[in-house]
Amino acid sequence: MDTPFSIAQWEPSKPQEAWETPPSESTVAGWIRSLNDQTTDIAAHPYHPNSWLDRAETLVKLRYPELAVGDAYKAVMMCKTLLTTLTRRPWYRLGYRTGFLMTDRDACSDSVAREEQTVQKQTYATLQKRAQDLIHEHLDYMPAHKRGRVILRQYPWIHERHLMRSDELVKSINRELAAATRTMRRRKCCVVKRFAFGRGVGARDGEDLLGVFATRDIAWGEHIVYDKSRVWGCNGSDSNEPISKYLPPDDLDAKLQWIRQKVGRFAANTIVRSRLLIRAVKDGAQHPLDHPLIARLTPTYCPDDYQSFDLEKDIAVMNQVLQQHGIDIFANLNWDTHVFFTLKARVSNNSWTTPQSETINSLFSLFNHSCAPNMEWQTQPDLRTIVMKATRDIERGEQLFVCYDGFVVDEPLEVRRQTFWKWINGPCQCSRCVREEEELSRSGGDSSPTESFASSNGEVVGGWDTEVKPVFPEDGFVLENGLVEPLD
Ligand SMILES: C[S@@+](CC[C@H](N)C(=O)[O-])C[C@H]1O[C@@H](n2cnc3c(N)ncnc32)[C@H](O)[C@@H]1O
Repeated sequence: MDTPFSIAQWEPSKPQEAWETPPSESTVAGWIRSLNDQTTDIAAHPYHPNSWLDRAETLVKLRYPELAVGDAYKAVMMCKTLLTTLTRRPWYRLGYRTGFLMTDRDACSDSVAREEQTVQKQTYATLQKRAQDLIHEHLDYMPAHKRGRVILRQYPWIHERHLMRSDELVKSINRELAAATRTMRRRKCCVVKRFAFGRGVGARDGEDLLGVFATRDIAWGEHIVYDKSRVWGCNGSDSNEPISKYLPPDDLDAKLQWIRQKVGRFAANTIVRSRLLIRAVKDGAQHPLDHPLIARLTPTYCPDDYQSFDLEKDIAVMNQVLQQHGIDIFANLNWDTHVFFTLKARVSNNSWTTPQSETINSLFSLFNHSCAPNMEWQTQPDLRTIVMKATRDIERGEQLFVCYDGFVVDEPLEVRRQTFWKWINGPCQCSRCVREEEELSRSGGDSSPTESFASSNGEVVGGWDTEVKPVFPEDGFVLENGLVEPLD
């Protein structure tokens, strides 16, 4: 857990059921203190299975079953290793709470030490059983799946720097956008800016709601961005075939084949998340959430939406990928289980899928949605590249919008709203929805525009792809040299 947190910030992944008696504040405060102490203990003694199991039990009390399972899984891994090494010569024993295994040469000849080995074996076998029971208790076992259910939320201990995109990151995204336009031999035509839907709408009072804006007039039909993904996954047709017959093999391709074999036919999402973690390791990120490809992705947490978590896909594979790439998953807490689930929430809000594949295009993922978009996105046969093109003449200063799901664009407001809720977690703020909502409320429908579109200061906002565009003082275009060019 990255930083200490207060009871007010506590929002469990497994909410309290109506029939359960809520714990008292002092009880929760005690659990939070235990969590912090046990995390400190793990950092000091990362190879002691008991430390992980203790924390798993606290995480159960704090109602984070996915993280409890993650910690118990590590305890099981460690017990298995210890039990194997204990029965082999030369014998090993765990330096008492020192966090390393030592060869116990004396023990080979000493019958007292042999006895000690037996006691240790029993201890680890009991620990392993307790950890396995905890895992079983929080998963619904089916023949082929080991899954539980949670409502994913932002964990309260996440570092402040991982909750907001830095200015440095926004600048580097703008350099990438410029390069992606140059690839098409075009003049740079758009930048990413903050306050995409105005002040008060979105994260951090709007400051962390990014959107892409035209920096010059763009003609109807003009191709503006060529976005080739670095992170993609493919289901393929058979787990023994290469990850995809559609894609040229790259250095990771063959090496990730095992994920398909391990998790089965629908492996694309697991492969995408694995690739993101591998990119972060290979690029030398200290913490995966610092890596620019991950740091830029926003999650959407829907408070009423239960989703399943899977022992193999969400925990075991991620740990194995990290171990293969040299991360000590016990000692380096930057790569802890909660980071896997944070990544999962970010990927699900930003990827696009086909029956065969799942892809994150790191520029495309910065475009906001409109039910009356001015851009079209075309996927290419490699299932990795997106080309974006204007669907009408666009003026300098307009926000560039895509439609997240073209299949529902002709549906009525309510259907569109339900469809887009999973990405937006609120009503769509596009001009078409604003207009239709106003029409509905005028004709006596039950929609209430003030409720849906009120900003934090109570002002009604929305409809930023309308003809009249408000201009804020900070509304300037960030140039490649980092300077800001104000709007006319
Ligand atoms: C794929 S991201 C788009 C880029 C995002 N605005 C950002 O700051 O990184 C999707 C998120 O953008 C916001 N968003 C996109 N379209 C929106 C819309 N029409 N109305 C309200 N929020 C929108 C929602 O927060 C959504 O979860």
